[in-house]
Amino acid sequence: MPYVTRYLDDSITVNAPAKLNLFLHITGRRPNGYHELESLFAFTKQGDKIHIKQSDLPGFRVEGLFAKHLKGLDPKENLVLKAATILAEYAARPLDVTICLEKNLPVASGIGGGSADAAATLLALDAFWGLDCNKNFLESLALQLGADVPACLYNVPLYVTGIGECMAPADLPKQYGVVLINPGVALSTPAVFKAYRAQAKQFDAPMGRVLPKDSFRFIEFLKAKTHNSLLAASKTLCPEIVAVLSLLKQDKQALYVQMSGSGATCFALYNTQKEADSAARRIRALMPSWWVMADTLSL
Ligand SMILES: C[C@@](CO)(OP(=O)(O)O)[C@H](O)COP(=O)(O)OP(=O)(O)OC[C@H]1O[C@@H](n2ccc(N)nc2=O)[C@H](O)[C@@H]1O
Ligand SMILES: Nc1ncnc2c1ncn2[C@@H]1O[C@H](COP(=O)(O)OP(=O)(O)O)[C@@H](O)[C@H]1O
Repeated sequence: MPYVTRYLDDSITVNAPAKLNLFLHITGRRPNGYHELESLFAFTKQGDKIHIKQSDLPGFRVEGLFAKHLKGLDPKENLVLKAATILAEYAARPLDVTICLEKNLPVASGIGGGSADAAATLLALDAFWGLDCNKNFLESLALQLGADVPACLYNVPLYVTGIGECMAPADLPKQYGVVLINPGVALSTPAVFKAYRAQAKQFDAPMGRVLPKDSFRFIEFLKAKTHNSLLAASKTLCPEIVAVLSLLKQDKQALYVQMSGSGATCFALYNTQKEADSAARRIRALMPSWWVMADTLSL
């Protein structure tokens, strides 16, 4: 579970890191329209943050680099308030808190920022109100908020199937450094799935949870046996992805390059965070308008 920090004044902060799909295969479609996935989820250490404190007047505030990208969204539609409302209803208590979302991750970018915010809000309020909800119950609330939200309750590598609700632990061979790039184009997940349906000829065959334990073999496995089935659809909606992937692939130290989720964020894995930091500095110098983040994947 993500780290919950409780301060002396009883306020609470929970991290809401970025989710990466190291691979994303689409294995079918349910009658309700949702797609069945097979994916390896991994999480960065940094990302958004949720701060909660007691207040007689309930409030919600958004700060941070990407706060302005949520300005047009009715606060009631924000996944943070949706998560808070759903848990308050269950606990039959008023929403007697002020919530601040520190929005550091780009919006609609394939790295599940909104999902991470929703999961972090559930965990923060569960701790703040001392509810001690069991994990299956929190997962069921999370799934009502979005397919990616249950996994974001854990923030450790997970082998994910179903529409996102079936999760099994997945060991990464080591603590990889990672560079994330978003070219500044928001991509709507439903629009990408729609474009995928127009283009895709057949679903992927399920592979099963077969992850090499040794780093060299793991990277070879990712390169040779996996892909992101939404990539072609995302590229048609956001051609900038081609340039992002090409720049990431030019770096000889990059071990593995892929797009996350429905895009447009792409990432490269590195042996160390130091290598990722250097790559991020080079890319920022070349493409100052792109969002570039270097970090380490959680184990
Ligand atoms: C594609 C993925 C891969 O991890 O990530 P993102 O690109 O959003 O980060 C996720 O499955 C996204 O999960 P999430 O963003 O929570 O999806 P939801 O809000 O539940 O659904 C948004 C829309 O995406 C489509 N959708 C989502 C998940 C899924 N398994 N099948 C789908 O078809 C549906 O059209 C749905 O209406
Ligand atoms: N806290 C939030 N952060 C980001 N997006 C949010 C949030 N709450 C609601 N949304 C809505 O959810 C949509 C998907 O957001 P996001 O989770 O960032 O996408 P993705 O999973 O593709 O990275 C946004 O377009 C926005 O309208």
